[in-house]
Amino acid sequence: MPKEIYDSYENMLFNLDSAAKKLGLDYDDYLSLRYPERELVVSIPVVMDNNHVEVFTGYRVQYSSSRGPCKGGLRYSNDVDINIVKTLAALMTWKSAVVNIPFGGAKGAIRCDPSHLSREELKRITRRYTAMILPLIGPEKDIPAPDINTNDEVMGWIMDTYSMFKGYSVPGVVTGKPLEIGGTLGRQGATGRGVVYIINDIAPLIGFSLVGAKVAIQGFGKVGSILAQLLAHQGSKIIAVCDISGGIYRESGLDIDDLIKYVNNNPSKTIKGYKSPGVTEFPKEEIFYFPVDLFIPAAKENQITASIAKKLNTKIIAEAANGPTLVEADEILESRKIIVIPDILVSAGGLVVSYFEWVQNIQSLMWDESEVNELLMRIMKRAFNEVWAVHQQREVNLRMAAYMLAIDRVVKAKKIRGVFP
Ligand SMILES: NC(=O)c1ccc[n+]([C@@H]2O[C@H](COP(=O)([O-])OP(=O)(O)OC[C@H]3O[C@@H](n4cnc5c(N)ncnc54)[C@H](O)[C@@H]3O)[C@@H](O)[C@H]2O)c1
Repeated sequence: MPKEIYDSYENMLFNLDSAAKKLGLDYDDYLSLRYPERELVVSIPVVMDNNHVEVFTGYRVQYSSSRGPCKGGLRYSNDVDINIVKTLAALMTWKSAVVNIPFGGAKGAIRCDPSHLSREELKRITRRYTAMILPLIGPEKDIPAPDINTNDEVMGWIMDTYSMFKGYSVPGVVTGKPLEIGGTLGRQGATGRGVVYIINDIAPLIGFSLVGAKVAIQGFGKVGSILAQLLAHQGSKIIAVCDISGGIYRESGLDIDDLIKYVNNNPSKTIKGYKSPGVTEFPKEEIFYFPVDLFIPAAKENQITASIAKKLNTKIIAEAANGPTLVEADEILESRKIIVIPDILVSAGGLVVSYFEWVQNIQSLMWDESEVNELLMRIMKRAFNEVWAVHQQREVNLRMAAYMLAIDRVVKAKKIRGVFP
């Protein structure tokens, strides 16, 4: 029984070490995977709208480039530090390896609360941050993408800032950009779509059907809202959702299309104030306790603790968020026979379509949306089948199977390249 681990990096290391042990790896072969390759902390002075200067802290961590350029999102939140950025960068490394695309892993963040910043302030923060991490990023080095509280517009500012320094347009420096400047069709919603593809893959193997399934979702942002919509369109009943502002419930299932329209028009971009017949409100912390068939964390890391794992009333958890489940919770969920589809597999859709965007950028090509979606489905299915095979052959849970697949691939790449010098 592992000790209670609340440190997200320790949590990730526990999974890494366990997978390495199961794979029978030599410590020398995987030791360097316990450390990020590079960590940068920057101070970002910005002239605010009131003409005073404020200084924000930014991070960029490149965890591994063994399998290709580093790749990972950029997050704006007051709730970040170097530790969480390191963890998320490691998870990106494993995620790229699980879906077997030629990227390493990275993550970035700026400690700020975007809900208290004007658009112009956000733009200045983004541009200065980009300038400060400029030596580290680029299409061959490290390619940021949207994450919590960042979007295509922010990616556009990064692309422009980088391009101004270079003196020519470099669309491949970021993914998740607006279409007009080299974004790809199908990127928005790709993570949610990938989650639904994987649930459809696993369903027949575990005797589960999405039609009529009761679902609760934590987080109603870029990922949570789209997957809610796709699941509802497939016949699931989304009975409860919550975001930072609170939760809403309807026994017969929420009208997700209507809710998305409401959130998009709500200045706070939250579900706060949503009214519809039969809909009741609840405190967001209660999202875990509804009796459902499928629970989807789609908000942030470290949400499913041991005490929550004891009370969760679901058959399946699909981890759309990165790192939502703590190690000690994993053990409890396993003993309760709750199936956990791990983040590094199920939430890889955005990463895969980011890869397509990068490929289109460096080849100056533009793919159809159907091409993007078909190839996404194929890559997600391949990854699912590979994880499922390890799960069956090695008799390990799906998280361990995904980690084993990923670590094996990264270690092989490292061994082929050797330790420099
Ligand atoms: N954007 C992507 O392509 C992508 C890809 C893979 C994984 N992820 C992960 O998915 C998660 C969500 O990312 P996103 O891009 O949708 O971000 P987002 O900023 O668009 O949405 C985040 C949502 O979570 C809600 N939230 C935040 N704190 C909460 C709390 N304490 N309780 C309940 N709800 C809370 C917010 O209100 C919002 O609805 C993150 O863990 C992110 O790392 C995102």
